[in-house]
Amino acid sequence: MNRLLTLEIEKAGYDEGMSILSNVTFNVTRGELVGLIGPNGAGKSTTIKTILGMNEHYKGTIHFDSKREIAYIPEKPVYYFDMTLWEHIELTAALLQLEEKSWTVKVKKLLKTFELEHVIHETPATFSKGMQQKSMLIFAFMTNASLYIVDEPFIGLDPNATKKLLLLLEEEQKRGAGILMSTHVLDTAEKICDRFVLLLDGKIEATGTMEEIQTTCGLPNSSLLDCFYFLSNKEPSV
Ligand SMILES: Nc1ncnc2c1ncn2[C@@H]1O[C@H](COP(=O)(O)OP(=O)(O)OP(=O)(O)O)[C@@H](O)[C@H]1O
Repeated sequence: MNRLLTLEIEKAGYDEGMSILSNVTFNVTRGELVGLIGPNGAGKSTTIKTILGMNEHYKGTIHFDSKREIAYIPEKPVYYFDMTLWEHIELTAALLQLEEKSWTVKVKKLLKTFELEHVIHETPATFSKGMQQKSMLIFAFMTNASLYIVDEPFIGLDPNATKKLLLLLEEEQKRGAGILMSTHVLDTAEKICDRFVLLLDGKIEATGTMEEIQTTCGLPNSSLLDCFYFLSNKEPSV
């Protein structure tokens, strides 16, 4: 079924108690964009960290497809302070042993898309927030990964860059890549995600397509924001 990620977290947390996530189970298949949403503190980042192997305190299974080509775009850009943008790009290519012919073409296109051609010999540490975010997008998308894990990608991007990112995500999906995206920008998520996983207090409160989420909430034709508001404010069932 072309599954790129199959996640079955029984429980996870930051110590032996593993009390943050409970029964978080979902998958991402080829060509699919899955939105991971939920209020502050719901467990989205914990889920992502656990998937990425950055959290050892979990019980359950995490399966990737055989290629294991994963690119992670963190919410906060991370750089080496004394390296230029171009040196970061070259380092990424070298570490991942990317084929030169294909990465150079893609990087050229990405630098043009995100209007960073004029600063390739400058260090990202001196860039604006949006330029830093765009650089992270370039490092990720130049890899032609089969699975992208993207943590809140829209913050800091101007409307042009946001639109370009949306087009890029679409292009990557058409290529067959799967995307797991955590975001609070629900009007955009509603438009672009194929499915949603809505976390609340470390558990999956609702999951499925927009229509399935609406059905779960008993709110046909409502927006994702309305469904989110309903689910996160309803009285807990006893
Ligand atoms: N390093 C940590 N050590 C201990 N507890 C943590 C740590 N990081 C997060 N938590 C706790 O785990 C819970 C889930 O946090 P997490 O960062 O996964 O939420 P989130 O859904 O990503 O929130 P946000 O939308 O605010 O980014 C919170 O109660 C938080 O306090």
